[in-house]
Parts: sequence; structure tokens; C-alpha cells
Amino acid sequence: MSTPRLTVSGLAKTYGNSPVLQDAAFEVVAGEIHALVGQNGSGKSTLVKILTGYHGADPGGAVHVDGHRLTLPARPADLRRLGVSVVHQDLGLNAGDSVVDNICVGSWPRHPLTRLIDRRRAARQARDALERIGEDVALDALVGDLPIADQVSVAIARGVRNLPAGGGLAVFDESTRALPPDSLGHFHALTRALAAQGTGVLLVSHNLDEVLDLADRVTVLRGGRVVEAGLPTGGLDAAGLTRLILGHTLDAAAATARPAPEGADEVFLRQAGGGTLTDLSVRLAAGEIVGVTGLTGAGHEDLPALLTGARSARAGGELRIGDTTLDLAGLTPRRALAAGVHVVPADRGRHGLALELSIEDNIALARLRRGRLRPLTRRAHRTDAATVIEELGVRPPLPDALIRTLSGGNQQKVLIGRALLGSPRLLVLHEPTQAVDVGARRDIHTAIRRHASSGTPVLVIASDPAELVELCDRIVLVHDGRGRELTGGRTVEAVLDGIYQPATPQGAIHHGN
Ligand SMILES: Nc1ncnc2c1ncn2[C@@H]1O[C@H](COP(=O)(O)OP(=O)(O)OP(=O)(O)O)[C@@H](O)[C@H]1O
Repeated sequence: MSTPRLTVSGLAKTYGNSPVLQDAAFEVVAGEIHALVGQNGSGKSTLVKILTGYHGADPGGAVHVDGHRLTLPARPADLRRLGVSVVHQDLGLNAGDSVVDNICVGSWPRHPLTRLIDRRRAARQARDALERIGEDVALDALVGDLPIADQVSVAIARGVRNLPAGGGLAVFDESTRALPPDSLGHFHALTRALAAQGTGVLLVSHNLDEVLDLADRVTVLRGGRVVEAGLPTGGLDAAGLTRLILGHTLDAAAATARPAPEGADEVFLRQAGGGTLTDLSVRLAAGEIVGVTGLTGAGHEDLPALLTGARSARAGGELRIGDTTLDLAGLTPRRALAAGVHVVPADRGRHGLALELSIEDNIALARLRRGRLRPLTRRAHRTDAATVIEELGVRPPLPDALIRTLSGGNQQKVLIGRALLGSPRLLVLHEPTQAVDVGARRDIHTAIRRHASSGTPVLVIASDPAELVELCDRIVLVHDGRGRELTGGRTVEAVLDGIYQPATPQGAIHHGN
């Protein structure tokens, strides 16, 4: 076997009295893609944060990069010298900054005497980094204006900029979590090319297909301990990997589809437009789960903001819920809530949860926001929190735990569980299972189905075709701002085919009353 780029041995981390990583040991060798997987809260981010210098470790453990021992907590200068870099969750780019700024942020080249930023050298380094991965992106462009494929290139170029040619260690920390399926291929191709040059790649991902497709070997964390170190992925399938991650298999029967609800439409979203969306109509019967998807920029991602009333200035169309008709153009968040529209955003940190408050307070806050006149008693808040923790399997199961201290997936569970508590007349979920492990995804789907079965219509806006096929009774595809329903079989292939095809008049949804 070739030289280890990374050797982790006896690594441990304790927060207060809680050991979250214990005696972790594994190796990443030159030129391999090595996946690090585990349930939410199993310690993956903690390990990555130790590798990248964000956290120190308990005494006793060691990290070696190319045979050199890294002093912990790792210092940025040491990481640069040894060639360790990270591509952050969701690419971690700043949309409002240029390509050069995004690639060079954190380690600008400076003039040796004046210590001022040397912009010419920065541009050269950014271009070199892009060239190394075979990409060519306009250096002055604002990253937010670039197509997602180019944003992927910029994020990876930033990751490789400080790596020695053909060497070093690149850590991809859930980098593809929110990437749409149409840019995943590009990401995977660049990652493979990087490893082929000799760089070691450590890939943290909840996407089992991605792990099986991309990684050569996998290390599995369970409850802070490594239960498999460097297992070749060749002999593994999704069920086998699931068993390793959870410690048990998932009950296949629990995932089977339920009969599609029938009955009069409870909700009619009619000719909705705003942002990139121009014409989307969706009808939902009581208890129906309808998915909405499309390629990046097709317009479906604008739907959550339209339905919360956050984008009403540029909106058009109407939303009918029972006897109430809301004009999307004049919709305010207060009116949307009063009509019973609950939207769970994709960006839980910015629009969803108060990170410095506890699980219980976050749940109580949501009740207040929904305009309850009478505040609930403390005991009711406790019961709410206990319900969410139990139903979604939140870890740690402590109502007083601060949201900030929860792993990403457990934060997501609180967000979804909280939304399911109320009795919305329309529940809108944007990427409901991002960042959650394979078991939690099943729990979330079961909870959504159970909720729908009590009569709530649910709209799911998501980019993963497999998730939509698994969860939804019907699927609407958005192409160039216009929606049409997927007809025929609901399969992953049909969704993927459909999102590339423009709407035809026959396929469009009937707009009449
Ligand atoms: N600052 C902190 N204080 C206390 N506990 C923490 C803190 N940060 C993380 N933890 C705990 O450490 C454990 C491991 O969290 P970590 O973020 O490493 O999990 P993870 O495997 O990355 O999960 P996910 O897949 O959900 O991101 C969790 O139980 C979490 O609650």
C-alpha cells in the first residue's frame, strides 16, 4: 500500500463530561478517496474540526500528515506547510465576493515589505489553482452569479490552492450536501482527478450512493468510536453500509408507499411566480404529499420564500387553502402564518433555529411565532420538546441542550420535529432531510407521512430524486420557471429525465378553477 497521507491514532475529544470521540484511528493513503461516515452525532465533524484546527483534542492522541506529527490544536500555518485543506459544508463560498477573493480568503499573498495584499499574485495563484483541476472560471466574476458547476470548481480550487502538487490531504466536509444532482457529476469528476494526482481525499458524506460510487475505502464511526477503519467499498452495497452505520438494518417494510389520498383539493397554488419561477400550479388533497423539483435555477427553490410571504413584492399568483384565498403579491409572513402555512426553510441556521437557545426554547418560540394568543405553560413546552426528541430521535435527548451544541443532523431533526408539532393547513418543507443520516432520514419520512395521514397537505421542495420518489404521492417538475406534473411511473430515472425536459402544453397543469 502507498504512503499514508494522514494517520490518525488514539484521537479523543471530550466536551464537558461527554466523550464524543474515543480512541479514533485510521489512515488515508496517497491517491485514495476515503469516506468517513456515521450517524448524526457520531463525531465526524468533531474529527474534521480537530484535523482543521478548529478544536484541540484530548491529550494522548496523534495526527500525522505525510509522516510529520501535527501539533494540536493545529495551527493554520502548519496545516498550510503540511498541505491539509478543507472544502467546507455546502462549498462554503461567499456569494458576494469574486472568484479570486473566494479562493484566496484566509491566506492572501502579501507584499514582503508592506504586508499589503498582493492582488496580482492572488489572481495568479487563483488561476493556477483552477488550472490544476483543469478548470477555467472568470476570476473577477462574483461567485453568486456563477452557475453551480463553476461554484463547485471555485470551492475545490480553494481547497487545492495550498496543497503541494500531487500531494497533501483534502478534506471534503459534507461539501455536496446541498448540491443539486446536475452538478454532482462535476464535483465527483474533479474529486477523482485530484486523487488521481496523488492527493489523499477524506470525504465526509451522508449520501451512501456518493460514498459507494466515489470512495475507495470507508471508515465508520458509531457513538464516537471507529467500528470499521479503511474498509474497501468494493464489496459493499447500500444495505451493508447502512448496517455498518446504524448497527442494524432498516426495516424495508416501513418505507413502502401508502395509498395516495383522494378527495377534494384542500390547497390550490395557482400560477405562482416570483424570482425565477414564472408559472407553477399545484393542487393538493388533504393528506397528500407533493414533491416539487427541478435543475438548479429552474425556479422551484424560490417557492419557499414566496409561500412565507418573504418575496411578495415580486410575486404573482394565488394560494387557496380551503375557503381562504391569498394573493401571493400581497402576502406577508404574518398573513401566511395566520392562514396556516408553515414553511421549514433549507437554511436552518439563518432562517430556522436560534443557535444560542435550547431545544425547548426553540420549539416554544415557534409556537409563539405562529400567533398563539395564550402562551403555553412551561409544562406544555416540556411536553412539546419531549415529543420532538422522541419522534425524531434527537441526540442528545436533553430539552435544555443548546442548539449550537447539537450536531448538524440533530439540529435538522429539531427543525422538522417542531414544524410537525403544530396543525398547519399547508406544510412546506424545503430539503427536509439534508445533513441527516440514513436512519434519521427514515424517521423524518415516517413522521412526515404520519402527519400527512392526519390530513395535512405537504409540499416538499427537494433536489434529490430518490427522496421525492420515496416520500411523495405526486411530483411536479419545474423547468425554466414553469411547472408540470410528472406523469407515468414515479422512478428516479423518470424524475431525472423529466427535469431536463421543457414543459409541454399537454404536461402543464390545468389552471382553471
Ligand atoms: N460545543 C459542544 N458542546 C457540547 N457538545 C458538543 C459540542 N459540539 C458537538 N457536541 C456533541 O458532540 C457530538 C458529536 O457531534 P459531531 O458534530 O461531531 O457529529 P457528526 O457526526 O458530525 O454529526 P452530523 O452528521 O449530524 O453532522 C454530538 O453529540 C454533539 O452534540
